[in-house]
Order: sequence, then structure tokens, then C-alpha cells
Amino acid sequence: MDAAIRPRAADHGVCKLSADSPPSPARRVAQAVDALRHGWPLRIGDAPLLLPVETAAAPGATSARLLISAARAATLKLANQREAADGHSPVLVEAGEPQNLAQALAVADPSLDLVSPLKGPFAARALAFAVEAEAALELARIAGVLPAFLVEPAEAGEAVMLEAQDLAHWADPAHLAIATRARLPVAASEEAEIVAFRKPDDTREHMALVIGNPDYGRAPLVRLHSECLTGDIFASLKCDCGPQLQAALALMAAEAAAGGWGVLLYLRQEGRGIGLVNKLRAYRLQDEGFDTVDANARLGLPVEARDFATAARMLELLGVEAVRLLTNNPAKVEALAAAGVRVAERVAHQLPANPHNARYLATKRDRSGHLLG
Ligand SMILES: Nc1nc2c(ncn2[C@@H]2O[C@H](COP(=O)(O)OP(=O)(O)OP(=O)(O)O)[C@@H](O)[C@H]2O)c(=O)[nH]1
Ligand SMILES: [Zn+2]
Repeated sequence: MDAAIRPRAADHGVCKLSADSPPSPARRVAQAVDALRHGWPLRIGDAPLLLPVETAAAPGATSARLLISAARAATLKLANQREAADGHSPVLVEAGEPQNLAQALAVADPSLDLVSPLKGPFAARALAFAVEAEAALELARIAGVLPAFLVEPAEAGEAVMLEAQDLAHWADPAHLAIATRARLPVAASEEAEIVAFRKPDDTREHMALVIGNPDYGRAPLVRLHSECLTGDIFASLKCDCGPQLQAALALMAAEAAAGGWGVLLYLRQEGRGIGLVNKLRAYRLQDEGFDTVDANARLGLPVEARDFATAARMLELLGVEAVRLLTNNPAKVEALAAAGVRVAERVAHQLPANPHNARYLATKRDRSGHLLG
């Protein structure tokens, strides 16, 4: 067996389901994320039961209380200034009468504001379960659903149980391992190998493309590419992802031809970590005039939720200690350095703008700190 393909250790967050061995924290998070995608409710610690508004598989569920983001509450004129400063923080609101799922969805989804009128009035209420509520919104982000829940609704169905602290165990990149690797000639280079990574409690499969012959004494040209289905597959003009991906592969191929090598990490964190469907909701808001930063914020989602520690762990598993990093984003350099990867050089990676992505690139430069000319 290839030495780099490590057998999975027995304790990697997977344990037997039996009365004397309860699910591990990482497993409980995996089950909670799965529950949110299926529309099943969560019971986090002692907090009230929370049913995800977007996906709820409980047609008869109603509740007058909703857990939403501070950003959304601010749009409803409900959040105080301190809460609104962190739009991702949770706010408990109460409607004048119980809301069914269709009514709750209008409260939850800002990208529907122009098509579904809101049924008020709503009032903000003191939140007695802030830690659990924060965990619920973070789980919604991970699951790629709207950060909004009906609180303790009737007819919600059986809940999946977890603790707010479980999230820290799930996020640990140490659980990542190489699942397999294979030769993969690609258009940019015939000398390429694909390496697949898996984590037992996370179904996302990150990939690396290694171009040229690894020379561990020499820092490879490295690109951290975050998944962008619209840009990578459909060649969307709204962002610069597709051209950046192709240009990175071409640069690595040239590097390999000159005796060096390159590593492209394909990270499954769509939309800077908010998921494809929420990114498309952000696109709807962008069509209403919000820029890429404000659109995420208005959805009650972080502007940047990517996990670059996972990228560092992938490099570690590939035996890469130092990199020449293709990026315009200083935050990527800092995140890799913080995770123990030496960034020997930052190599600018700016591609020509087009009429559809010019504002997006200007926003990256002006609001997200990207080094773009
Ligand atoms: N939420 C959101 N995500 C977007 C938008 N446009 C692109 N993305 C996502 O942004 C990610 C691409 O970012 P990167 O190419 O790594 O760019 P970067 O971090 O800005 O920096 P560079 O390394 O300089 O390219 C992908 O996951 C895209 O899906 C948008 O308008 N909204
Ligand atoms: Zn893109």
C-alpha cells in the first residue's frame, strides 16, 4: 500500500451506537448538519427545540417565536445596535400570532423580500439560550441552509440532540486523512496526480492536484482554490474563480516543465463557506444592488467562513512545509502561516476583469483587503 494512504484510526470521531457508548461530539455535529438538510429539528443542550425554517419536514409546524440572525432582525427593525454590529449573532423574535412555515420563510429569507410581504408585527425578546442559539446559526451555515429556526414549534417531529461545545470537535482538521491518490493527466499537464482527502464526520471530500514531480526540498507553487460551481463549471462571469483556476494550473505546468512543481488544493467550501444555495441567494441580493460583502451580511451569514486550517492539514499530509502562494488575499497568507505552513513568497494572481465581475473585484479590493491593482 502507498505509504501516504493512511489507514483510518479507530477513534476518528466514529464510534459504535450502543447504550454504553454514546455518539462522539463530532458524530453528533455530523448528525445535526444532516438533520438540518433533512428538515429535522435540533435539541441543543437544554435550549428549546429548534426547527430549520427553510427545510422543515413538518408541514403543520407553527410557532410565534423565531430565532433569526441579528442582520435579519435589523432589516425587520428589531435588533439593537450592539447586536446589529455582528449580523451573524442570534436574535429571538416573537410574532403577534403563530407563524406557519410559509410565513416563517418570508421572515427568514431576505432574498424573497421583493416577492413575499412580511406578516408583522414582531418584537425582540430576551435570549436565554445564547450559546446554543449561536451554535444553531453556525450549524445552519455549515449545512448551507438559511440561518432561521422556529422555536419549540408544535408538531416538529423527533429532534437530533447535541451540545453547543460539540462544534469544536467537528472542526478539528487533525481528523483529515488521505483516502486515495491516482495519476490524472489534465489538459494543463500530463504529469499530474489527484489526491483525495476525507474526514470521517464530514462528507465533503477535498482534493489536491499535484503537478510535476514533488521535490520536497523546494517550495511548490500552491493555490488554495475554494469551490465555485458557477465559476468552475459554468464559467460564470460574476466572479474570477474560473480564470484563476485555469491560470493557476497553467502556471504550475510551466513550473513543472522547469523542474519545479505545483499543488492546487480544491477546497469544498462554496461561496466562501456559506454553501451554493446561500451564495445564489446572495447573488439575488447583488442583483438588487448589494455588493458581495453586504449580500452575505444581509443573509445573516459571515462574509468569510472558510477554514484554511484544513488546507494547511492537506499540505502537511502531502509533505509540503513551505509554499509559494498564488493569491491576492493577505488573509490566506496569514491563515496558512498561523497553521504552521511557511509562506516563502506570495505570488500575485490577478486576472483581467469583465463587465460582470468588475464591481465584485473592486469590492474585494476596497472592503476585503485584497491586493488588487
Ligand atoms: N458568498 C459569496 N461567495 C462568492 C461570491 N463570489 C465568489 N464567491 C466564492 O468565493 C470563493 C473564491 O474565492 P477565492 O478565489 O479563493 O478568492 P479570494 O479568497 O478572494 O482570494 P484570491 O486567492 O486572491 O483569489 C469561492 O468559494 C466562490 O464560490 C459571492 O458573491 N458571494
Ligand atoms: Zn466564483
